[in-house]
Amino acid sequence: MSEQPPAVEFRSVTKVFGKGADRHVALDGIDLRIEKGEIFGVIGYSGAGKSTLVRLINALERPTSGTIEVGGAPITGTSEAGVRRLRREIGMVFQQFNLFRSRTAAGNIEYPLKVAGWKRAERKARVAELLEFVGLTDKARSYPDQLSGGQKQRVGIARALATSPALLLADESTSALDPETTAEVLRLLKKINRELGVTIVVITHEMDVIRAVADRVAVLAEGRIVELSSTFDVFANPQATPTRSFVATVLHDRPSDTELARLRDKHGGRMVTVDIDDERGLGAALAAATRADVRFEVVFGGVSTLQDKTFGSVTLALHGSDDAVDEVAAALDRRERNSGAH
Ligand SMILES: Nc1ncnc2c1ncn2[C@@H]1O[C@H](COP(=O)(O)OP(=O)(O)OP(=O)(O)O)[C@@H](O)[C@H]1O
Repeated sequence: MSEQPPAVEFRSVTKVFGKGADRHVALDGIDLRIEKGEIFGVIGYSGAGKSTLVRLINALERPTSGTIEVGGAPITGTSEAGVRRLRREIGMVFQQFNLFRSRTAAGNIEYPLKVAGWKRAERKARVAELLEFVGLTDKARSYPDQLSGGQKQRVGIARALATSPALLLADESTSALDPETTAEVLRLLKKINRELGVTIVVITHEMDVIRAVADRVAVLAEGRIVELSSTFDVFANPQATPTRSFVATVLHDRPSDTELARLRDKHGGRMVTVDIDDERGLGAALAAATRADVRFEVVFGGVSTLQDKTFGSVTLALHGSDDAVDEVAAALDRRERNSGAH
């Protein structure tokens, strides 16, 4: 049996804008494989190259060097007709919805079907099905100005799905929405992935969005992928500096340097931060501390669950003789890759 081609594959892709003094490398040597059926997150700060990456996938931009394949077919060097075929396989969801204000919800969803040459009766049936899928049957005749932000985005998503694309690109699709509406739209993206088998690429600068939907995530910084891993690993064990900053915006289980100084003043003793996970028992290490006559206070911490697994960390103040504290701190340190004595 031949291996399934990935949904998207980038090989050594570089994108340079401008020339001479205006030359700017927006993407620099990107190797990326997004599998069919996954929700893949791309996170980065403003200017990291996220939109450029999306525009390369749907051939709105061409790479300066390297190759890109979508669904196993090369898109670099394809004809205009080839690009049009490719775009039919890709749905786009935008931050600002991009709906026609002069068309109803149903009219907006119908538009790509008209462009694709569908017959009227088939269009009507498909629009009804899509409205039901996104929970907006009762808003079919409403105009965008009569809809809330979340409803507008659901129309945008239904429109993107109209011609049954295999791949959906969601570029900052929730950035204009409040947290509750964001959660609702993200639930819809998950439903599309699970029920329709659509591969979804979610572009965002918000780690909460990644946490809520992504199976895997690539962290983009200054045009390079600095980390690529399962969402759980990125949260539980972030490696690159930008990844750590993103994770810190969502998880507050580790004290900042200022908090640590305050805790040290307040509690005294030796501060140690230890990771918690399902496999390794913190309890055993602490029982050993008690046996060594080292007293501990839990002074900071937090535990989270993600993809049904538990992770987090606690910061302890250890009190006892220097030798015993050294030994316990070292034992705690050995337990975990990430723990640190401060
Ligand atoms: N058409 C263009 N011409 C020149 N420079 C560009 C062009 N498009 C993007 N860039 C530059 O490439 C870099 C990456 O831009 P890109 O829009 O991909 O980043 P981003 O991560 O999507 O940022 P944001 O979240 O602000 O949209 C930026 O420095 C940007 O100024």
